[in-house]
Amino acid sequence: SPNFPPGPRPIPIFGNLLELDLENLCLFIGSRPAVVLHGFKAIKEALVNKGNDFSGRAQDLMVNHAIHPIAHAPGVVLADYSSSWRERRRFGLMTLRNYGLGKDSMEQRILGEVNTLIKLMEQSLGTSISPQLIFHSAASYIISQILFAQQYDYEHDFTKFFVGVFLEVSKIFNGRWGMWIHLMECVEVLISIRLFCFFQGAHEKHRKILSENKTTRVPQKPRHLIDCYLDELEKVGDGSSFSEDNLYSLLLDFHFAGTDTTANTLLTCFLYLMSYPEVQERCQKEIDEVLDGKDQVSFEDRHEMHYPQAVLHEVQRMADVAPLSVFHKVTRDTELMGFSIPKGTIIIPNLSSTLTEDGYWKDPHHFNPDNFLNDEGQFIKPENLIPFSAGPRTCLGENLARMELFLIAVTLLRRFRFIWPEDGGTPDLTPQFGTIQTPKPYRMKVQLRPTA
Ligand code: HEM
Repeated sequence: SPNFPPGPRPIPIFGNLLELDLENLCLFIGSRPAVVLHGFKAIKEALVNKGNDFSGRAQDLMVNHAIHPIAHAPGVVLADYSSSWRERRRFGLMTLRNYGLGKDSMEQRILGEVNTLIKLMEQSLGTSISPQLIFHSAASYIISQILFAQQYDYEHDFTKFFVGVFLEVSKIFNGRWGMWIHLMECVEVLISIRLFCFFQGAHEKHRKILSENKTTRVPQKPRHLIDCYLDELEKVGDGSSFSEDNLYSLLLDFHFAGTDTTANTLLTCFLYLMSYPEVQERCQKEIDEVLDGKDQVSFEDRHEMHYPQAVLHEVQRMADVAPLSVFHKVTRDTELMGFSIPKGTIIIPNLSSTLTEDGYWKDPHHFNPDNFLNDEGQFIKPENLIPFSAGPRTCLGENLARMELFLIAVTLLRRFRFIWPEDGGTPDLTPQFGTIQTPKPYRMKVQLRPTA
């Protein structure tokens, strides 16, 4: 297009990825044109103000071939912008929202799982532990509770299988090389086959769960997402995108999207809390005050916990878990900031670019919870913190993820002190670059707090 945004000259196969500098607006991924959205203004204009034009998903990237062995049932994350995607997305949001009050509520399920974490940490008091598997298992367990009320513990093959698959898949996509394989046609086939095998295994496990649940379910009395879906399947007529195959894709989407992201944010959280002990202590002081006399924290308590809330948001800014979001695609010929963007162009929202952008933050380049506090010490959330992206495709697990981060961090901080082990070297706070970023592996020492 004569008015396409500027960028380096593409070369065959690699496109211009070798010159990847994410400030450039235009890229070629192999032979496919792509545009990087840099900064909050560009991202908001595209994903929010022009949401209808910018909310597609490419259907021919490697990940499409690999992630859904059931190609005609694309789930939510990778489905193109269409009425059937909207139908499934709405179902997912409604189901998450309808987890009401009482012992089955989302909040109680999360708090139940924090007890498992507490027990594990109590068993390792005084020694140093690697938190990676623990947080991944906890996040996988919580989302599985919501999807199908999973009862297996962390040592069960089922939990180990999923956590193993998610960690393995993340490894494939991580590192600079990971970015490229995500995008280049030449190695796609090999990697696709490997991923395909992983996901085929995941579908099989979900299929087994579905058949077990079918026999125990009571229609109209849903216990979890699978039951809600089966109720819906009975109601909908022809032309609906609800099918058992689509259910497997949905389960995989939610299970995957809800595990690695949340676990890596928690890992970042505890890494920073150990590296900044004075921040940890100030959080604990405020948590003790607000929860004085209460058995357990509730999500509502966040409105009174200004400092811990500021810390958790600052952690999300530092974690930068999904630096390039999930790629979008332009659904029709359109314009952005005076440039023409042809239909089919891949859109890469550079969410990282908003995190240190000039003019938006008090202290953009350091870990500083003041970025989220006003002069009176009250929590404020600037509109340009968008770790969950924005617009019609914004993360549909945002509320669940926020609840998990808050309830888990506050409960653990109330009970334990987290200390960087003496033999742990100097903390390295730089995340490992990847589709989903993760902190470098580290160990932590856990002590009971005197007040616990
Ligand atoms: C800290 C945790 C999380 C972060 C940082 C995060 C971030 C994101 C981002 C950046 C996207 C892409 C949005 C876009 O395309 O513009 C996304 C999509 C999505 N996320 Fe999350 N996410 C988190 C947790 C979760 C959880 C717990 C769930 C579980 C339900 C979830 C489910 C989804 C789904 C289904 C989508 C696809 C939405 C669509 O394409 O319509 N996420 N998330």
